[in-house]
Amino acid sequence: MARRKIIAGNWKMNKTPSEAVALAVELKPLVANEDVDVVFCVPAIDIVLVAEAVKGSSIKVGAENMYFEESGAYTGEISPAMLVDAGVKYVILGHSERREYFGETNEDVNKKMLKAFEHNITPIMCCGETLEQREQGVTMDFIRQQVKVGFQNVTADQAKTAVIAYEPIWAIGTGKTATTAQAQEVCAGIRACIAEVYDEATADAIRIQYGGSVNAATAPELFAQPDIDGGLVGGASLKAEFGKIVNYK
Ligand SMILES: O=C[C@H](O)COP(=O)(O)O
Repeated sequence: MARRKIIAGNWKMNKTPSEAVALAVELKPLVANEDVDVVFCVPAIDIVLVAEAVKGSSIKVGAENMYFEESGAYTGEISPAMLVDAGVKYVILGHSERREYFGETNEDVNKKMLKAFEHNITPIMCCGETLEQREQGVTMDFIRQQVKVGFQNVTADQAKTAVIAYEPIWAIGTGKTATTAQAQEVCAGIRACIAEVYDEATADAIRIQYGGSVNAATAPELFAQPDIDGGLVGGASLKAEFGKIVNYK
């Protein structure tokens, strides 16, 4: 099956509202590519303005996190309905930075996944091993657990629309991209895990991104791999280089 590529920028905690608008306006013409789904995942406070700035293009806006309750006394959190109303189509869930600094567990990620589907927001669920786990030879065991728990009670039809981002923690923001072979091997392993949990049709439909120091030089080879359906890009998504990454061919 030919899966449509999806290339998302994760702006992380960068860009004030006015800076975000300027960046969105700068990137808008550069990321034009009809063959690729392009998503800007931006800080919550920038969402409304960025959604406005990219109007008239095919760029979609994503959030970097979301809470799993509908509303109520959860000071500081943002609900799925708030994101939908602001124009959000995608949400990054379980990024390693949220797991590491904010204590998010696989169970939290699962609750958020279920909520995102309920509100028709497409989750980009992150998974990935530490350097220690890679050296211990438990990379796939760890990732399979993240994926299996993250997708608990998610139906096959929902899973078919989901995005999984494989991000080896040791490659994030370090300038150390995983080799193409390493990235392809794990993405193929994730697809096999989805086939086991669901079926071949679901595994064939789900999109799996690679993330971790992706840049304009590494993107073409990474995105040409059979099981890599695009990228989740951090640092390079804040620069004009993101246009080159989206137009990697
Ligand atoms: O979500 C994006 C990743 O954490 C990758 O970040 P990076 O491209 O700066 O390494």
